[in-house]
Amino acid sequence: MKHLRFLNKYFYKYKWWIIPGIFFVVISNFFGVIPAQVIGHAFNLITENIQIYRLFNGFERATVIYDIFSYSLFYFGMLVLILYLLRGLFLFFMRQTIILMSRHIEFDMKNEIYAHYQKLSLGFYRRNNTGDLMNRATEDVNRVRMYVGPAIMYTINTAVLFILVIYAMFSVNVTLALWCLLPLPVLVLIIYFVNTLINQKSEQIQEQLSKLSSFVQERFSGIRVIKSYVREDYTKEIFAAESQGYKDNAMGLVKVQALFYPTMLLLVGLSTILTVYIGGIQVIDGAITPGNIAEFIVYVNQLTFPVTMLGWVTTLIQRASASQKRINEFLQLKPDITSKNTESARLKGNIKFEHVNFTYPDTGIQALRDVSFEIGQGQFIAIIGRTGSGKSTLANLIMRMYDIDSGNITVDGNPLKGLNLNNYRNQIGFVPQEVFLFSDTIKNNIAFGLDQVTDEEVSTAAKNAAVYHNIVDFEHKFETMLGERGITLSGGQKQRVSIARALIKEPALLVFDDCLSAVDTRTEEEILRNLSKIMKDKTSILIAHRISTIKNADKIIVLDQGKIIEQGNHEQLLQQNGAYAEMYQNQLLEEENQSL
Ligand SMILES: Nc1ncnc2c1ncn2[C@@H]1O[C@H](COP(=O)(O)OP(=O)(O)OP(=O)(O)O)[C@@H](O)[C@H]1O
Repeated sequence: MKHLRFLNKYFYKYKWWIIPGIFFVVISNFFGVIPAQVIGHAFNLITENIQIYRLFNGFERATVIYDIFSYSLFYFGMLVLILYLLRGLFLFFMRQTIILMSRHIEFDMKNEIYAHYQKLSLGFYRRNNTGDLMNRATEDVNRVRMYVGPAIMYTINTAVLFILVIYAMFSVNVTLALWCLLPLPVLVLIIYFVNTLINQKSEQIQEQLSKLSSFVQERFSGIRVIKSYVREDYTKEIFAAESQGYKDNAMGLVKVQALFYPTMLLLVGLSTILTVYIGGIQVIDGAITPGNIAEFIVYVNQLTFPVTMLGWVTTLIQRASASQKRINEFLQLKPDITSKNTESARLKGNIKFEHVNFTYPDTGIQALRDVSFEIGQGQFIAIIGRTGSGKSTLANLIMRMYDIDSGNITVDGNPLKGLNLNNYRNQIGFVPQEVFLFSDTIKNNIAFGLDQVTDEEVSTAAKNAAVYHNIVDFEHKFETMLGERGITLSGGQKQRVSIARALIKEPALLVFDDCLSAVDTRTEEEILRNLSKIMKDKTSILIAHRISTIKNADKIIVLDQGKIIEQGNHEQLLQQNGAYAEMYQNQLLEEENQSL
């Protein structure tokens, strides 16, 4: 329960929803209890008047008595109707305040969680899977909403109704009240136990369902592999086995529910029988009127629904508490990468690494060891090395996606850690190795980094990334939808769209992480020619595997197992006759073999 304390700030914020809400609950229950008394009076009226009517049976007076009798009955009927209408009206207001407040809280919470997630660093996203993150922002928030809305509303409602009904019962007749209420504690206990059982079963079903949907999602994403290996029947069997588990659990739940409702009705019936029996004795004794029995029957039935709700509400609160605990775990996480600086500075593009060591915090893999190099403003720098040598890690550190273990990284003479991070990243055009395009139009994907862009800017960026002709060949050109709702681009087209996304920002520093790997050599040359014009006097860092891509670089850094083993320009490195020269020779041989 202590986890739910987090929500108090929202209750305070929406106090002008919850206070009137409580008021409406009280009023609506008030109008819910009075009709029982009116029905009691009406009942007495019937019993008394029927006797009088029978006395005058056959006399002229009988019609007069009949008229008065029907008029009074009509009057009571109308009164009950009006009271129930008023109850309905206040129930409407109650929902309009409390349930509406819960929707406001849900909205605020989702926004708070989303905004917080975005602040957390890459390491956080590696440690937690996307499904879990999504669940906390959707399913868990939904469960908490059930607490701030329905659970609170029904708790207040039940409490108020109980007080009013029990007061009304005891003020009529203590003995009858006690007998009537006797089965209720048993009902509460049964409901509590059955609810816990239903809850456990529902959780199991929920788990099974999410397993089933992850299975389906994964298999449909990999449908190409399934088809090419002709594994449809095999996959179908696994699906059927998973489905069977879900079906068994669901049937178990149906059984519990099927037993629950008759038991509940039995106990309510018992209460009614007790009311009639004990009430009858009290009437004979002259302690109460027959109308009181009718009144009590209405009370008993009025209490049934809130009592049933009590079990449900307990479950809601337990679930909300568990969900809020999960939400709090993430909300209390502090972002690893923070920057307090708010000054905006123009990025010149001087970058210096001094004895930098870096270990990935979650895996403990030391990706960079004692790395030192310097990039001058306006230089074209290339990073090359075998797979896993630490090239992408270097790019990530320049972007300050992670902080280093030891050493120094300075940008334009200032420590990277002290810079205004948003301002710094805003001036960099970064193209990651794993291209990611959103399910949106090509235009919006290219314009992603900017708030406002013109069509001309988008076209120019596409031309510079050598993807313009591909785009205009599509039927909807720049308005073509990508991703699940649209077309699928080829690997090379995707890379070039993401290059256009970086170029449209007119960045002061460009970081390309092996993003020309799926582009043919001619297109690559075209992009590099464009880059040399656009990035004139600006720094560019290119990570590549092909030496042809980088041989014109001012400086080439060769990495191996997280260490810089060579650095210099193409000619200098060839002269050194080391790893770079060997790589060059191998690639030349490969090209010759291909041309044969
Ligand atoms: N996010 C990460 N968390 C933990 N370890 C990582 C992460 N990214 C990379 N590594 C590890 O760090 C080392 C360097 O990886 P990195 O991606 O920098 O190599 P790379 O030179 O870019 O390789 P490639 O050319 O294949 O892209 C590898 O051993 C890799 O397993």
